Amino acid sequence: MSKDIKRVVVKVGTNVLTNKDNRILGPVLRELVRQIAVLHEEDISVILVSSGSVIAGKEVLGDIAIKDKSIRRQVYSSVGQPRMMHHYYKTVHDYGLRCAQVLATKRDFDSGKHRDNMINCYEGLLSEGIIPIANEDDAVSLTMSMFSDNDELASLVAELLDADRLIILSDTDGLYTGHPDDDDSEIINEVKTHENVEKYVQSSEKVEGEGRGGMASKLKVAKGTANKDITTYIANGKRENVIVDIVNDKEVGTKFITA
Ligand SMILES: Nc1ncnc2c1ncn2[C@@H]1O[C@H](COP(=O)(O)OP(=O)(O)O)[C@@H](O)[C@H]1O
Ligand SMILES: N[C@@H](CCC(=O)OP(=O)(O)O)C(=O)O
Repeated sequence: MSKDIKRVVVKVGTNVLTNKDNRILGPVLRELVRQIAVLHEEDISVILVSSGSVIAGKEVLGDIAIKDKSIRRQVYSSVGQPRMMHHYYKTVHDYGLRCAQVLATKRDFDSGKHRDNMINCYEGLLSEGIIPIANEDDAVSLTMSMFSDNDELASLVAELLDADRLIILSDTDGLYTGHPDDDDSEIINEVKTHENVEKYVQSSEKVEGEGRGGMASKLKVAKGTANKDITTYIANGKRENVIVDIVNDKEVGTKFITA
């Protein structure tokens, strides 16, 4: 393992944690936790930013009568978040580790007291060897206090904690020169932050709960974080050993570095 890596923020998107029928995938979650345990043994702390609460709520509640989009998100996430944590808590415990839930809204990153509180909470958990599992507090974050998506939350956490790497795990192997399913598209291994790669972004047809981000927002976040000297990756969360391989500097996914 690279000796200069001590802290890694890993963000895992809804699409990684679910199958095409929007059901939570236990084996994927387990493989993520296994890798966190491998890094833990090497004294590398992982802060996990996990999406999935809305889809986990939908899996339980199915269709609901509420029409208002914001209230639907509040209801689904409130039911789904403890469900996600139940999965994580059990799996992390199976690996002999401990985890904690840290929910936040954008206001918690405002400079001053809010930000200091956030730092104290994360640093406290990390100092006890506890794995923080973060998500947006979707039950209370509305309009002004909302993150654009969890990619933004992950980036803010990486900056807050002075992380050595940010790894954004999605359902694609990285950034492609076109649609990932097109035969002509090629993966881009490395992006320098001044390069115009936004032209490669394809439109998406996601429905409610299947994540908020999209590739455009991922690129913005990846470039912004890399510009703060935190090397950032977009990689496939369903690929075995992906986090450990990235920490070992293997050529995996798309790496974003400052020019
Ligand atoms: N040029 C591109 N290269 C790779 N993926 C792309 C590209 N353009 C659009 N995408 C889409 O971006 C999606 C990943 O972003 P997103 O849906 O936000 O994932 P997540 O739920 O993991 O946050 C992929 O499923 C892929 O179809
Ligand atoms: N906070 C929401 C996810 C929002 C989000 O950014 O989703 P994604 O684009 O899949 O990372 C949830 O837990 O369902």
